[in-house]
Amino acid sequence: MGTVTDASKDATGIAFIDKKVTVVFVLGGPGSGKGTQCANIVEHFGFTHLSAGDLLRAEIKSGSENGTMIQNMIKEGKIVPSEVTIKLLQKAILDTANDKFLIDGFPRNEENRAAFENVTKIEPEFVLFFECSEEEMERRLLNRNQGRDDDNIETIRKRFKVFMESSVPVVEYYNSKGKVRKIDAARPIDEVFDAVKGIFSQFSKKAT
Ligand SMILES: Nc1ncnc2c1ncn2[C@@H]1O[C@H](COP(=O)(O)OP(=O)(O)OP(=O)(O)O)[C@@H](O)[C@H]1O
Ligand SMILES: Nc1ccn([C@@H]2O[C@H](COP(=O)(O)O)[C@@H](O)[C@H]2O)c(=O)n1
Repeated sequence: MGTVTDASKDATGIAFIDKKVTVVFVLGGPGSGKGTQCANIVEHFGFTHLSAGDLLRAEIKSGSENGTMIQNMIKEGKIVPSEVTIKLLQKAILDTANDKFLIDGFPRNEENRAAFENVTKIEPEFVLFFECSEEEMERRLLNRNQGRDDDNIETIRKRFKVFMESSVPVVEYYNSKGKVRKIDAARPIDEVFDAVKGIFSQFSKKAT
């Protein structure tokens, strides 16, 4: 891991990422199966999974001063200001002794994308994009049963709208750079992972 000194900290007190890292962004609609497949990739290819949503939910639980704002944004399916999310991602990358990261559910909009690039100077290796119909995603989210505040039909519809309006343009941006690896995520979990494995074959398998 790179050395972090006071001189390398930015105005918010978070250190710059001065270690060489490989980053794959994992995008797709709510309930398309990003988290499920990230767990498989971690197990088989030794990546560290950073879910932006999980980091934000942990921030609420930690009693942070931003907790109430984050909670309200998540309940409304809105996107939390980039500076908050990027700070959490930067910290997680620096605190982890791995150099391969799956960043799940980020960047969610153009602001997320541009700010991450400006602050971290990290370019993703590629973007793994899970494609799935809203009908199937809605069915999965309503059956998820993890007690999430945003897995109710009213918030789910808002999340779909934000995904179409704000996140799809980010996927299109990376597609124009030839960086998107699209997966048909409507198939059963094992079949989706077979397709994912093909894309990750460039990375060495984790020793078992
Ligand atoms: N291919 C699949 N077929 C059927 N069910 C699936 C599939 N992949 C995931 N699921 C189930 O759908 C639900 C949502 O999956 P998951 O949490 O991985 O989605 P996600 O894209 O990470 O969602 P979010 O963006 O809301 O966090 C979970 O209950 C999971 O077990
Ligand atoms: N870059 C992000 C990612 C997530 N959020 C907020 O968290 C909610 C849940 O995200 P999941 O990826 O776990 O589904 C999401 O609806 C947003 O409210 C965010 O603001 N920015």
